[in-house]
Amino acid sequence: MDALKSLVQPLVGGAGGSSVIDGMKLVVLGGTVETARRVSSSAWCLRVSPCTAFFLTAHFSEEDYPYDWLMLWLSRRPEWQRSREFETTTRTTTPGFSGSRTADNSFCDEEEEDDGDDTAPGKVKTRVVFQPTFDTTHTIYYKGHWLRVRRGRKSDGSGCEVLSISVVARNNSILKQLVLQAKKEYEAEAIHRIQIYFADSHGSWRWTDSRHKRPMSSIVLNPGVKEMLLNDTRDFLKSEKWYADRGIPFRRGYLLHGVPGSGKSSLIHAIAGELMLDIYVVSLSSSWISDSTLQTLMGRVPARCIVLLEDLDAAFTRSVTRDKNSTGTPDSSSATSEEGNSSPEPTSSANSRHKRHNKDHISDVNTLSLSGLLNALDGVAAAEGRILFATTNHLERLDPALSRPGRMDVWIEFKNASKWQAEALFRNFFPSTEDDAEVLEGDLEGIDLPGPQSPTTSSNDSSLWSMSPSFSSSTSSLVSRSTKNTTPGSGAEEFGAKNQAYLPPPVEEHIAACQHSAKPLDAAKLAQLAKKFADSIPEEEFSVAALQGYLLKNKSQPETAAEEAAPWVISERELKERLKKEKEQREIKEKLEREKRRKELLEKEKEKADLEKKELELAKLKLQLQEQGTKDKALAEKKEADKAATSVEATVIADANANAKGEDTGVNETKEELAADADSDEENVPPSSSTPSEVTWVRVVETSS
Ligand SMILES: Nc1ncnc2c1ncn2[C@@H]1O[C@H](COP(=O)(O)OP(=O)(O)OP(=O)(O)O)[C@@H](O)[C@H]1O
Repeated sequence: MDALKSLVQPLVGGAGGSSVIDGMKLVVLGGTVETARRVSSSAWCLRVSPCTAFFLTAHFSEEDYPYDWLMLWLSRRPEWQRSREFETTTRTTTPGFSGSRTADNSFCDEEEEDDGDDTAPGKVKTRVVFQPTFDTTHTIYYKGHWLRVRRGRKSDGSGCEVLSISVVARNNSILKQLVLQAKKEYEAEAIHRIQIYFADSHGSWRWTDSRHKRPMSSIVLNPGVKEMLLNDTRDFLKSEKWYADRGIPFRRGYLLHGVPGSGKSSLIHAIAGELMLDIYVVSLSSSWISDSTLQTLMGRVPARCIVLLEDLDAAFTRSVTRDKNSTGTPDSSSATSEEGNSSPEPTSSANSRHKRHNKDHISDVNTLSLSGLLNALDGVAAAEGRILFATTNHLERLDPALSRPGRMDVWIEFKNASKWQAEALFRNFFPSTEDDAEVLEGDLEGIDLPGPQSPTTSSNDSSLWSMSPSFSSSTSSLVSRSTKNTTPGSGAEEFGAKNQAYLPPPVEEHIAACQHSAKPLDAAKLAQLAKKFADSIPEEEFSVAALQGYLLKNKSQPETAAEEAAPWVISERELKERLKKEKEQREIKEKLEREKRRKELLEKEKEKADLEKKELELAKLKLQLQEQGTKDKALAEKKEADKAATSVEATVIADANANAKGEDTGVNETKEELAADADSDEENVPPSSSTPSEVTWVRVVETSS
């Protein structure tokens, strides 16, 4: 205690110190204490959350594009090789690049790598990539800064992934640089592909698919159509100022209408590839589509893109069928299935997100109105710079307001295949020796083969592009395989190569038909076969998709394809006829059944009505009887009462008369006695014997009762 006193004493001064010095000492003491408090509190803050004290932190939600850019960038960082904690994944961050992307730090089976045969059919190289683990902080060196990277989940219960990147810096320019670099790298990967986004029920765009660009040359349309459309769209994209100067909204719409399978969607994909634009698809027949959702979606499309409104005619019918007889009545079952089908099953990283977001929020509001659609297309909130494509199979069903210029500036009709198209399709399908050079230049690069995938399906044949994203082919492999496979029979040599004693039997015809590459034809032969094929195809009777289906069946046999086109047409017609008849019969049967059911229903209703009528009558009768009974009873009671009253009065009168005559009746006589007397009097005394005075009395009493 003495020690403490001696310590404080010099500070507060002795009893003899001046008051000014004392005050100064107190100020110094207070200041020291406060400084100590602040220093200790800062040190505590620093210890608890150093990030908030010195770091600049950016958060990237998986719902937004930068997340994907950064995940790709991160997966390529060599730091992950040295990291003591990382995640390995075969899932690609870049949409649609599964197996094809080689990140710096990715790896695969060495044997697989040495093999070097990228062309092996159905063989997918699985590369493993390092990625940041969840809830662990990683440090990466970037442009003179140490970045702290952390992957976590949002705390709002949505389960949404968030990537947080912190850096010690005075401003956020380093983070901006990082995002831009990640974007650039991402886009460099995406240059040969188009990204497809589908609208979801939250009013957001979800990345769904990535496809190889489809070459324009693979689209077979009447001369000039493709060129006109491509030039028009190119011209539009260059004319922003022109539109602005004239105060015209910078938007352009194209309406592609016509028969199914004629190339509407294919053309849009090819144009998107040419213009390097992504496609944003809304299916207007989706069950959850409403005015507000569509408005939100249209407000969220990027400045340069293609918006595709599929099945414009189905916008207000909600029917999933494209049947001409579609009534437009809301169909709950179709609505449910539509939910599942409205957007193709997404793959890769978007898959899990898509499912998670849809799982707990699937609305079935379906309240799209015409005015809502028009507003979304060209209302104030509608994005500028977008190219709108709308497709329909039933132009006649469209409201004129929808298809007026300004909304749909260019209309293109798609018909069934002409002879010209048939020939061009044939030429596209089968390789020619003269085309090889062109082919090598990459005209067919990235053409996807139509599904379904089978072990025997090669990804390298010359073929038209299809909707299946899982097949890809490269030009060089196409040519090399074409030359490798000579005749159908040559395959047999491979299979029986080790046999010494017996030669292999000839390859059966149907097996040969399954070969997947045709021998390149010389130009003259190709021209002759293509003509033969086109001659057999009737003008505008079959869709291009149908012809493509036929050619696919004979894709290794151009001769057969040309020879058998005429019988195929006949068999197709027969098939169509048969299907038509079956449909008619089915319709007649259904109509008869409907009629029968209607009659039965009418009969039942009639019986029911008769029964009800009878019951009603019965009830009425009962009521009448009841009323009658009540009346009778009341009447009887009344009669009884009247009778009693009359007899009492009569007795009284008789008594009065008797009194008047001087007779003594006695005061204690009972009512019964009086009544009995009255009765007997009534019976015994004839009315004629009544005196005039008695009659007068009775009448007076009756009137009053
Ligand atoms: N004109 C065409 N040129 C090349 N291929 C075509 C053409 N028309 C159709 N096809 C082929 O037929 C298939 C279906 O074509 P697509 O989906 O583009 O037709 P669509 O008119 O959009 O049909 P729908 O109206 O039913 O959506 C595709 O595999 C495509 O390659």
